[in-house]
Amino acid sequence: MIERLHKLPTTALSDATGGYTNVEAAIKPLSPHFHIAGRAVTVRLPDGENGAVLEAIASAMPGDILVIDAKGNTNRAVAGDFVMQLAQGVGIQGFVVDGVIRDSLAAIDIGFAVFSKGTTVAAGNKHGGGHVNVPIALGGVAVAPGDYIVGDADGVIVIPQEDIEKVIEAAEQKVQKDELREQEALHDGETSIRAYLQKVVK
Ligand SMILES: O=C([O-])CC(=O)C(=O)O
Ligand SMILES: [Mg+2]
Repeated sequence: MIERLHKLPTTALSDATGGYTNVEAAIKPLSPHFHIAGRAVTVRLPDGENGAVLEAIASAMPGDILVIDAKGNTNRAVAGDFVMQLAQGVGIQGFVVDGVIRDSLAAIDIGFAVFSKGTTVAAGNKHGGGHVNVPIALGGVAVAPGDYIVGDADGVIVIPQEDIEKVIEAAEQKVQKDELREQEALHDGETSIRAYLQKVVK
Protein backbone atom coordinates (compact mmCIF):
# COMPACT_ATOMS: atom_id res chain seq x y z
CA MET A 1 0.00 0.00 0.00
CA ILE A 2 2.65 2.49 1.05
CA GLU A 3 4.70 1.85 -2.10
CA ARG A 4 1.65 2.68 -4.22
CA LEU A 5 0.85 5.73 -2.07
CA HIS A 6 4.37 7.10 -2.57
CA LYS A 7 3.66 7.35 -6.31
CA LEU A 8 0.41 9.29 -5.89
CA PRO A 9 0.16 13.08 -5.69
CA THR A 10 -2.09 14.52 -2.96
CA THR A 11 -4.15 16.14 -5.72
CA ALA A 12 -5.19 12.76 -7.17
CA LEU A 13 -5.94 11.49 -3.65
CA SER A 14 -8.09 14.56 -3.03
CA ASP A 15 -9.95 13.94 -6.30
CA ALA A 16 -10.43 10.31 -5.27
CA THR A 17 -11.82 11.09 -1.81
CA GLY A 18 -13.84 14.20 -2.58
CA GLY A 19 -11.47 16.14 -0.34
CA TYR A 20 -13.27 15.37 2.95
CA THR A 21 -10.02 14.45 4.69
CA ASN A 22 -7.79 17.14 3.17
CA VAL A 23 -5.91 18.93 5.94
CA GLU A 24 -6.34 22.69 6.31
CA ALA A 25 -4.17 24.46 3.70
CA ALA A 26 -2.24 26.38 6.37
CA ILE A 27 -0.28 23.18 7.13
CA LYS A 28 2.44 23.37 4.48
CA PRO A 29 5.77 21.67 3.69
CA LEU A 30 8.91 23.60 4.70
CA SER A 31 10.31 22.59 1.30
CA PRO A 32 8.11 21.90 -1.75
CA HIS A 33 10.32 18.89 -2.47
CA PHE A 34 9.14 17.01 0.62
CA HIS A 35 6.91 14.04 -0.21
CA ILE A 36 5.86 11.59 2.49
CA ALA A 37 3.49 8.61 2.60
CA GLY A 38 3.10 6.37 5.62
CA ARG A 39 1.21 5.44 8.79
CA ALA A 40 0.47 7.95 11.53
CA VAL A 41 1.84 7.85 15.04
CA THR A 42 -0.33 10.48 16.72
CA VAL A 43 0.62 12.94 19.44
CA ARG A 44 -1.70 15.25 21.38
CA LEU A 45 0.09 18.05 23.21
CA PRO A 46 -1.01 20.42 25.98
CA ASP A 47 -0.72 24.10 25.03
CA GLY A 48 2.90 25.15 24.51
CA GLU A 49 4.36 21.77 25.58
CA ASN A 50 6.42 19.30 23.54
CA GLY A 51 7.59 16.55 25.92
CA ALA A 52 5.35 13.83 24.47
CA VAL A 53 7.05 14.17 21.07
CA LEU A 54 10.05 12.24 22.45
CA GLU A 55 7.73 9.53 23.77
CA ALA A 56 6.21 9.23 20.26
CA ILE A 57 9.65 9.05 18.62
CA ALA A 58 10.58 6.22 20.99
CA SER A 59 7.49 4.21 20.05
CA ALA A 60 7.51 4.81 16.25
CA MET A 61 8.52 2.25 13.61
CA PRO A 62 10.72 3.07 10.59
CA GLY A 63 8.62 4.74 7.90
CA ASP A 64 6.07 6.13 10.35
CA ILE A 65 4.98 9.76 10.27
CA LEU A 66 4.53 11.72 13.51
CA VAL A 67 1.25 13.61 13.38
CA ILE A 68 1.26 16.22 16.11
CA ASP A 69 -1.83 18.03 17.39
CA ALA A 70 -0.67 21.25 19.02
CA LYS A 71 -4.13 22.79 18.46
CA GLY A 72 -2.72 25.29 15.99
CA ASN A 73 -0.49 26.95 18.62
CA THR A 74 2.00 29.10 16.72
CA ASN A 75 3.91 30.51 19.72
CA ARG A 76 5.99 27.51 20.77
CA ALA A 77 7.80 24.91 18.68
CA VAL A 78 6.88 21.24 19.01
CA ALA A 79 10.38 20.34 17.74
CA GLY A 80 13.65 21.73 16.43
CA ASP A 81 16.87 20.48 14.85
CA PHE A 82 17.80 18.15 17.70
CA VAL A 83 14.42 16.44 17.94
CA MET A 84 14.22 16.11 14.15
CA GLN A 85 17.60 14.39 14.06
CA LEU A 86 16.44 11.95 16.74
CA ALA A 87 13.35 11.19 14.65
CA GLN A 88 15.26 10.85 11.38
CA GLY A 89 17.83 8.65 13.10
CA VAL A 90 15.18 6.06 14.04
CA GLY A 91 13.68 6.06 10.54
CA ILE A 92 10.69 8.38 10.97
CA GLN A 93 9.75 9.89 7.57
CA GLY A 94 8.57 13.25 8.78
CA PHE A 95 6.39 15.40 11.03
CA VAL A 96 2.98 16.84 10.24
CA VAL A 97 2.19 19.51 12.81
CA ASP A 98 -0.94 21.48 13.63
CA GLY A 99 1.41 24.04 15.12
CA VAL A 100 4.96 25.22 14.43
CA ILE A 101 8.58 24.05 14.60
CA ARG A 102 11.92 25.85 14.86
CA ASP A 103 15.42 25.40 13.39
CA SER A 104 13.66 25.16 10.04
CA LEU A 105 16.81 25.48 7.90
CA ALA A 106 18.19 22.39 9.60
CA ALA A 107 15.10 20.39 8.57
CA ILE A 108 15.67 21.42 4.96
CA ASP A 109 19.43 20.76 5.16
CA ILE A 110 19.02 17.23 6.57
CA GLY A 111 16.03 16.50 4.29
CA PHE A 112 13.65 15.79 7.13
CA ALA A 113 10.13 16.31 5.82
CA VAL A 114 8.27 18.74 8.05
CA PHE A 115 4.76 20.01 7.31
CA SER A 116 3.58 22.73 9.72
CA LYS A 117 1.79 26.03 10.18
CA GLY A 118 5.18 27.71 9.99
CA THR A 119 8.08 28.40 12.29
CA THR A 120 8.81 30.23 15.53
CA VAL A 121 11.87 31.09 17.58
CA ALA A 122 10.52 29.81 20.91
CA ALA A 123 11.08 26.27 22.21
CA GLY A 124 8.21 24.28 23.61
CA ASN A 125 7.86 23.95 27.40
CA LYS A 126 8.86 20.69 29.01
CA HIS A 127 6.53 20.44 31.97
CA GLY A 128 5.20 17.12 30.69
CA GLY A 129 1.77 15.90 29.70
CA GLY A 130 0.40 14.85 26.36
CA HIS A 131 -0.72 11.56 24.83
CA VAL A 132 0.73 9.26 22.17
CA ASN A 133 -1.39 7.14 19.80
CA VAL A 134 -4.77 8.57 20.68
CA PRO A 135 -7.32 10.01 18.21
CA ILE A 136 -6.41 13.61 17.35
CA ALA A 137 -7.48 16.57 15.21
CA LEU A 138 -5.11 17.78 12.49
CA GLY A 139 -6.09 20.96 10.67
CA GLY A 140 -9.79 20.15 10.92
CA VAL A 141 -9.45 16.43 10.13
CA ALA A 142 -9.68 13.49 12.55
CA VAL A 143 -6.62 11.22 12.61
CA ALA A 144 -6.49 7.83 14.32
CA PRO A 145 -3.21 6.04 15.03
CA GLY A 146 -2.31 3.93 11.98
CA ASP A 147 -4.24 6.06 9.49
CA TYR A 148 -2.39 6.77 6.24
CA ILE A 149 -0.89 10.24 5.70
CA VAL A 150 0.36 11.67 2.40
CA GLY A 151 2.04 15.06 2.12
CA ASP A 152 3.66 16.86 -0.80
CA ALA A 153 4.12 20.36 -2.22
CA ASP A 154 0.36 20.95 -2.30
CA GLY A 155 -0.48 19.94 1.25
CA VAL A 156 -1.49 16.97 3.38
CA ILE A 157 -4.28 14.39 3.18
CA VAL A 158 -5.37 11.76 5.71
CA ILE A 159 -6.72 8.42 4.54
CA PRO A 160 -8.53 6.35 7.17
CA GLN A 161 -7.18 2.80 7.38
CA GLU A 162 -10.48 1.20 6.40
CA ASP A 163 -10.64 3.22 3.13
CA ILE A 164 -7.07 2.78 1.94
CA GLU A 165 -7.58 0.17 -0.81
CA LYS A 166 -10.47 1.87 -2.53
CA VAL A 167 -8.87 5.32 -2.28
CA ILE A 168 -5.61 4.09 -3.85
CA GLU A 169 -7.55 2.38 -6.66
CA ALA A 170 -9.56 5.53 -7.37
CA ALA A 171 -6.52 7.82 -7.22
CA GLU A 172 -4.53 5.59 -9.60
CA GLN A 173 -7.45 5.70 -12.03
CA LYS A 174 -7.57 9.51 -11.73
CA VAL A 175 -3.84 9.76 -12.53
CA GLN A 176 -4.39 7.62 -15.64
CA LYS A 177 -7.38 9.71 -16.70
CA ASP A 178 -5.36 12.92 -16.26
CA GLU A 179 -2.53 11.47 -18.36
CA LEU A 180 -4.91 10.57 -21.19
CA ARG A 181 -6.47 14.05 -21.10
CA GLU A 182 -3.02 15.61 -21.22
CA GLN A 183 -1.95 13.47 -24.18
CA GLU A 184 -5.14 14.22 -26.07
CA ALA A 185 -4.94 17.98 -25.52
CA LEU A 186 -1.21 18.59 -25.72
CA HIS A 187 0.29 16.00 -28.11
CA ASP A 188 0.21 18.35 -31.11
CA GLY A 189 0.62 21.81 -29.59
CA GLU A 190 -1.92 24.46 -30.57
CA THR A 191 -3.72 22.16 -33.03
CA SER A 192 -4.62 19.56 -30.41
CA ILE A 193 -5.27 22.24 -27.76
CA ARG A 194 -7.82 23.93 -30.09
CA ALA A 195 -9.44 20.59 -30.92
CA TYR A 196 -9.68 19.76 -27.23
CA LEU A 197 -11.15 23.15 -26.33
CA GLN A 198 -13.72 22.87 -29.10
CA LYS A 199 -14.80 19.54 -27.68
CA VAL A 200 -15.18 20.67 -24.06
CA VAL A 201 -16.28 24.33 -24.34
CA LYS A 202 -19.99 24.61 -25.02
O1 LIG B 1 14.45 21.67 22.31
C1 LIG B 1 13.39 21.90 21.73
O2 LIG B 1 12.28 21.86 22.27
C2 LIG B 1 13.38 22.27 20.30
C3 LIG B 1 14.72 22.41 19.69
O3 LIG B 1 15.25 23.49 19.57
C4 LIG B 1 15.39 21.23 19.14
O4 LIG B 1 14.83 20.14 19.12
O5 LIG B 1 16.50 21.42 18.65
MG1 LIG C 1 17.29 23.44 18.46
